[in-house]
Amino acid sequence: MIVLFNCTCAVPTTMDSFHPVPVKVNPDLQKERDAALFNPVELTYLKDGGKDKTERRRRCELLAINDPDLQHKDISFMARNERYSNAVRKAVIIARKIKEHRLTNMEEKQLYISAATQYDTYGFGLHYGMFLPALSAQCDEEQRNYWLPLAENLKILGTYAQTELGHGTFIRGLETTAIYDPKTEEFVLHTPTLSALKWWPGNMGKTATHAVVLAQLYTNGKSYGLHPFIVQLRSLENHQPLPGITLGDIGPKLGFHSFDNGFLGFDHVRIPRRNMLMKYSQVSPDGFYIKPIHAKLTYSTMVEARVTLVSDIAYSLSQAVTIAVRYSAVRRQTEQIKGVKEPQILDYRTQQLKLFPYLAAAYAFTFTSFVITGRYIEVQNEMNDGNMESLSELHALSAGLKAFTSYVGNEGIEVCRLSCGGHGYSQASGFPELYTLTAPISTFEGENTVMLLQTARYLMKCATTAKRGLELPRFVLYLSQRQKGQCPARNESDLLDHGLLSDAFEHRARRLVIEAAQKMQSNIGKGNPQHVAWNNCHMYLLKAASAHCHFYVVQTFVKYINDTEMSDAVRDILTSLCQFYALHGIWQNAGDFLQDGYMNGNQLDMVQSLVGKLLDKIRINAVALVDAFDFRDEILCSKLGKYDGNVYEAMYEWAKNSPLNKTEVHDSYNKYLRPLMQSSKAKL
Ligand SMILES: CCCCCCCC/C=C\CCCCCCCCCCC/C=C/C(=O)SCCNC(=O)CCNC(=O)[C@H](O)C(C)(C)COP(=O)(O)OP(=O)(O)OC[C@H]1O[C@@H](n2cnc3c(N)ncnc32)[C@H](O)[C@@H]1OP(=O)(O)O
Ligand SMILES: Cc1cc2nc3c(=O)[nH]c(=O)nc-3n(C[C@H](O)[C@H](O)[C@H](O)COP(=O)(O)OP(=O)(O)OC[C@H]3O[C@@H](n4cnc5c(N)ncnc54)[C@H](O)[C@@H]3O)c2cc1C
Repeated sequence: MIVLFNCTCAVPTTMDSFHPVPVKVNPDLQKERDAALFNPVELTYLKDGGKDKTERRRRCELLAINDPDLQHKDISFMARNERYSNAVRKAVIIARKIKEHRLTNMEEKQLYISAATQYDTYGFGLHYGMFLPALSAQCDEEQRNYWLPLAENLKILGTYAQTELGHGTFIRGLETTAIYDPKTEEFVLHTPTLSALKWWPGNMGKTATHAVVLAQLYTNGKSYGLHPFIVQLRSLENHQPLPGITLGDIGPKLGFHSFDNGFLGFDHVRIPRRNMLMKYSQVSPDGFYIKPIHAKLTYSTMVEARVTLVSDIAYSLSQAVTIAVRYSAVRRQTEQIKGVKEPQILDYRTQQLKLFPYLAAAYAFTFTSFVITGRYIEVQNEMNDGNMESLSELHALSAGLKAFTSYVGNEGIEVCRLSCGGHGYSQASGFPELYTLTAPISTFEGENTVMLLQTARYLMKCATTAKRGLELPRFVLYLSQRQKGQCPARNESDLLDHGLLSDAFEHRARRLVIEAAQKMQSNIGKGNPQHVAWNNCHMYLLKAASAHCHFYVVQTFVKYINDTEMSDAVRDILTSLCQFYALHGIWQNAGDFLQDGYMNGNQLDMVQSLVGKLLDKIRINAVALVDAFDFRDEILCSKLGKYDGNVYEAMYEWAKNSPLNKTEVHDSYNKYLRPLMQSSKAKL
């Protein structure tokens, strides 16, 4: 092998470092680590919830990474069929190993799975991600006792079949019918039109044996709307689709290549009455319908999934910035002074401006995911006691945050890719897979615009409640407070105050929510029906919901720093990161803060100047900040983001494995090129 890059710096090891000690580490990266003003491992412990949790996570990851049964060639070099097969093979091994290693706790199982699948999709993703949660949430006790052991022990493999070819967002408009037949005590499932074919459900194309199917319930000639049913799709003997069921894979997509998203049609398929999931609503043997205590309980699986997606997007964005920051420390470009080494690209202000907002957002979203997960558990406990009061709040919060964080996350991953220049476009960078895995989060589990409009709908109601002087839930309490006049900042140091920054976002959110409510009122006042007024006001509503989420994230970041014990060094860097997140947000949305005179041009100048100054503070700590995410190379799957920074060697080694390099002369030479070139009359 040609040695294109060489250096001999040794990596200092500490008890806390878990990265295997490389023979050599890129000196630029080492210099960054030496210069950092805090110990990244302290931040790792904080993020994981304590040293013992970090150690447990690392143990789980190593169990998967070191397992010879879970090894395979790089998925970049696999065709789709091979990828699907490999994902299923690994899913089966993972299930066995989780038992062997006695990983009983859910968090450990998830850690193990994510290390074992690396950056590919998990072959039983829908089974564990939606099918089991749907069964858990929607089965009554007797049904749970029957179905859960089958699903948990993988005697059946499931998916969640809701979306249809013609309808995804508007689920009240789904066409699949489940008509109750009291004579046989069965439901008849049917796909009445082409547009009613179930379309998209993951693992349905080739893997699943069962599905939780969402269908319109009819009994005694009346329609009762969407309800969940468990339906067997394939034989448990030979995996053939059962009579009356049409199944298939929907074909290649932008990404998710190892996933068999599928289509499904029913031709008058009969299922027993008790296959309707009956925790909340029931149909009696004679066809009598009992309605649920809350109309939207059927949607609860989606709420849970949206909460989880906030953590997922924080995780993916953290991976993207890890790759881009490390690479930017190693990559040198464009001689500035003749004869002097080209600078690290991380030194360019423009590069910092690309990466640091997303580095800050990755931390902000991580802390936000802790809070929303905690709130989800609280509300779930209330609901288990029959109290549905907070369901609307949870829906508004999870829908909005899923949309807000995934917009920023997807954009951030793409900016990180661009910041790595040409190499960012190579599969070796890890970006193509990371991007295409994360991109659909803006679409699935509720398309982002639609989700923000759901949050806006809730905020409009809260604005009316506030106007009437009635009580509001904690997370929207600010809507009942009076606007605070102008931003009081007189100098730059005032603008670094966390309270002042949070107040600025609060002011903006309140103003935009109230403004949207007023626009709605005046639209309705002009005689427009509600839906027309709503459409006319979309741009105000979207902005209001987004500003509300932005405020929520800033406030959460501030509160996390205030309420959490940490060393001075870590507090100092998180404080800078939080200031940067907020100030950069103001700078990017300057119009909103100027529009009503809350801030003036002079204050905006100071904001911009501080954004520049904070770049320096983050610059010194940037590599340590991404090291603190603590991604092993085997999990990051990026030649650009390697812990040792030996990027060029890794890329060269990787490229040599390309299937096109198997032979020196490709078949196509003899087939096509040679005849073309030798037929030419011209002689050399
Ligand atoms: C041995 C091994 C062991 C291993 C163990 C392993 C454990 C591992 C665990 C996990 C591994 C996981 C790996 C996962 C890998 C996953 C890979 C990829 C997954 C991708 C999956 C994607 C799935 C999907 O996309 S499923 C389909 C999702 N579809 C949607 O989200 C549709 C969006 N549309 C809607 O939600 C609705 O239609 C709507 C909200 C837009 C409108 O609804 P509508 O009924 O029309 O309501 P509307 O009239 O607007 O409003 C009426 C009132 O209802 C309120 N409301 C609406 N929704 C809700 C709700 N959800 N909850 C509460 N309230 C709601 C609304 O606000 C209105 O209220 P108001 O008071 O009347 O104003
Ligand atoms: C990778 C992937 C995996 C998936 N997995 C599953 C699965 O396992 N199970 C499952 O059931 N489904 C699954 N889905 C489907 C997914 O849930 C839907 O695609 C999603 O809910 C969006 O719905 P849609 O496709 O109907 O989008 P549309 O609603 O058609 O959106 C198209 C455009 O219309 C706009 N729009 C729609 N309605 C409104 C409105 N009311 N107001 C303003 N604008 C509007 C949207 O903002 C968007 O710009 C998956 C999708 C993908 C991409």
